[in-house]
This record gives sequence, structure tokens and C-alpha cells, in this order.
Amino acid sequence: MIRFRGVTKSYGDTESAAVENLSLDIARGAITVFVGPSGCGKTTSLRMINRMVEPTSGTIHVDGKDAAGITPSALRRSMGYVMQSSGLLPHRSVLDNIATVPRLNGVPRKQARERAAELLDVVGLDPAMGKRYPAQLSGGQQQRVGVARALAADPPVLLMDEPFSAVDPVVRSELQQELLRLQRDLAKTIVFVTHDIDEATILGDKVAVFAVGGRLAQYDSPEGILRAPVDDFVAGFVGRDRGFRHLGFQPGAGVPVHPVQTLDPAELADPAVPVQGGWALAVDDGGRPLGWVPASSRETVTSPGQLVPGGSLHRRGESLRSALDAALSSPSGLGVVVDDNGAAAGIVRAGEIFELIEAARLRRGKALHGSAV
Ligand SMILES: Nc1ncnc2c1ncn2[C@@H]1O[C@H](COP(=O)(O)OP(=O)(O)OP(=O)(O)O)[C@@H](O)[C@H]1O
Repeated sequence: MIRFRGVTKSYGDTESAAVENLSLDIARGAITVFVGPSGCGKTTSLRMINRMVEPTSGTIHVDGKDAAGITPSALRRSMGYVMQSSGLLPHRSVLDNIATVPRLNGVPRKQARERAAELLDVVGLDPAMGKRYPAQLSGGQQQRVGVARALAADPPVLLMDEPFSAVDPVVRSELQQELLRLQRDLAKTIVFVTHDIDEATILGDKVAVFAVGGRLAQYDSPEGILRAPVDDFVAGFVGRDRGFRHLGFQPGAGVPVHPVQTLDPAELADPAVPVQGGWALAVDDGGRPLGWVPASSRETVTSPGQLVPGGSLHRRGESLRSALDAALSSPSGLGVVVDDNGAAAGIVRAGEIFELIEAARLRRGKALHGSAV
């Protein structure tokens, strides 16, 4: 556990503090995200944890010990640090970059390199990449190496400062999912800085929203922040579609899944096979969705290249947000549900999802106010 109590940081000549009277408990083994607009003190708060920045006043305790009484080098050995630019040393191979801290801690070279190769695998990189130099990797690969390097000494705490902000949205989403997967196995205490509220709610067990002037505006679960922002600043920062994003925390298990007519490649190729409702779903030999065949153009649509492209897919077990998005993004209005193998398992309808959302809202209203509102 990392405990901030009344922590203020002023950088000398500036009038207002970078961080103002911050009190916050960061749980062990969880991901805590610091989020907020530029300049609101997120990085400063993060860096005070490992004494890269010293507080002007207040205390930070790490596992019950005052950080001010622990030498910065000892603190940093117990905390991996990942930053936006991966911070890799350009003239060292990937393996040697990852092995840097263990080598400083006295681990023999061979052993440190072996461990580094294992870590490449842990962060989803081909161990053959170990021989490359950082400039020979993509931005996303460099960030993965940065994470591997931070994990190399197996520190209980990981400090991550906008680690995924320099990569494109697709790679960023992959890295986020990878971090969540890693965390399920590693259960580190992770403090993660971002200015992206979506990233914060995807990754965080708890989210600390900072306001300009280094003030902690709200500290809550992602769901709590989306459902009940404490003030106009947080509501504005969380964004206008927070109602929709909040659905990401509601399980989709109760959504009725209906059967859908599917056409395998042989059936698709045969125009004599009719489309029974308004639409049929073309699937590959493994049952995975390829696109839609409208009844109105059944005669002419006989190959995958002619299909009407489908919407997003709702994997069984995902949230109401994913179910609703599947239905709304589907040209047929039918949201395709897939099983763990990616095979079509049926469809969901937006109207029925709305009914569930409404029922949940009424239940919540009753629980909170004693009557439906
Ligand atoms: N070394 C420094 N010297 C003087 N002022 C600083 C220093 N580092 C940060 N500041 C100021 O402190 C405030 C908080 O900065 P900080 O980097 O912690 O914010 P941030 O929320 O992480 O911002 P960003 O999202 O832009 O990285 C800003 O006004 C910044 O200009």
C-alpha cells in the first residue's frame, strides 16, 4: 500500500502548487490510475512515490515506511518505471536493455539475459527480437520492451507514466489488454498516469481524477466516476458519452440471444438457398461471421466479396456496452454474438438491451431511493 497524506509540491518560483494537499491510499496488487488534463500534477505525484521528485510538505508511506527515510536508490529498485518514450538505451540490444537493472543488482550476465528472454515472451514479443536494437522496433514493440525492463527485477510496484500514449489507437488497445492480462498473473501494485479517461476506466481498479492546480477532484472505481461524477469539472472531463461508457461495467449476461440463419460458404454460393428473415449471416467453415446477406439481394450475393460488412462482434460474457454496440453497428440491426472460438452463436437486439438497461436503472432507483425514479 502506498499512502499519500497532505502532500504538496511547489516548484520554487511558481505561485500555485503542482500538487495540492494530496491524500490518497493506493491499494496493493491493484491498478490505480491518475488521470486529468495536462499540467494537473499527475507526473509529479507519480514521481514523488519513488523520490524522483521530493514533496514540499506531507508524507508518503510505502508499505508502512516513510519514503523520506528510504534511500532513493533502494526505493527505485523496488519500483519498476515505464515512461512514454520507452527510455531504452539505443546502443544496447533489447536483451541487454531488459537486463540492465538485474545486472546493476549483481545478477550474472548469462542469468540476466536468460530472464530477459523469458520476459520478452511474457510481454508478447518474439524472443528472437532480443538481438535487435531499439531503433529496429516499432513504437508498440519498444513500449513492450519498456514494460519487460520494468518487470526484470520483479519489483512489487510498477510506476507507469503515459506508457502507451505515443502509439496508434489499435496498438494502444492491444497494449492495454496485454497489461490487464499480465496483471492477472502478476498482481503488481501499478500506478498508471494517463490523460485519457477511456484508458483510465479500462485499466483502473481505482481512478484518481486530478483537476488543474494539482487538486484531487475524485477518487473512486471507474464505474463510480462514470455513474456519479462529484462535480462539473469531473463530469466535463469524463465526457458527454459517459452514460454509454458506463454500460461497459454492466454485465451482458442477461441479454437474450436469438438464433440467426447462417450460410456456410457452400450455401452462400448457391442462390437457391433462400434467406428466410430479412437477413442471413454468412460464416466461414469454422462458423465465424463474414458479413450479411440481405434477402432483397439474395440472387446476386453469392461470394464473400459481395457481402454487406458486419458491425462489431459481441463476445459472450462481455458487457452491455459491447452488446449494444454490436446491435447498433450492425447493418441488419442484429448484433452478432460469438463464442470463445469466434464462431457465431446468435444475435442480440438493441430494443431488448434497452429494456434490460431500464430494468437495472429502476432496480437501482428502488435500492437508492425506495421508489423507482
Ligand atoms: N521540474 C519542474 N519545474 C517547474 N515546474 C514544473 C516541473 N515539473 C512540472 N512542473 C509544473 O508542475 C505542474 C504539474 O506538472 P506535471 O508534469 O506533474 O503535470 P501532468 O498532469 O503530469 O501533465 P502532463 O499530462 O502534461 O504530463 C505543471 O504546471 C508543470 O509546468
